[in-house]
Amino acid sequence: MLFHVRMEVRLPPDMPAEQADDIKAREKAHAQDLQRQGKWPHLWRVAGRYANISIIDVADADELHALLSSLPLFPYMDIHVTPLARHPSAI
Ligand SMILES: O=C(O)C[C@H]1C=CC(=O)O1
Repeated sequence: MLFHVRMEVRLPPDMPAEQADDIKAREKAHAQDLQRQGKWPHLWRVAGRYANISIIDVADADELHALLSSLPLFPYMDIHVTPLARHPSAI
């Protein structure tokens, strides 16, 4: 099942740079692992924002929640999810 997910990152302005760099490095490694597994087939930066638009390919909403909440940046992201169904005109 495909989900359209928008994630906006809001790190606390007073978070020490070393801690922020560590979270971002762990996030990158985890996101790339999920991409290699085929669970995160699209990851796009929203131009001009610390945000992304993603397509996540998982079995259901429970797996989506588990995936999103496993991200190191999860506590610092506003996340909006749109479940996708097949369009009847799509070829
Ligand atoms: O940078 C972001 O948009 C947040 C997050 C999503 C993937 C990743 O590596 O970081």
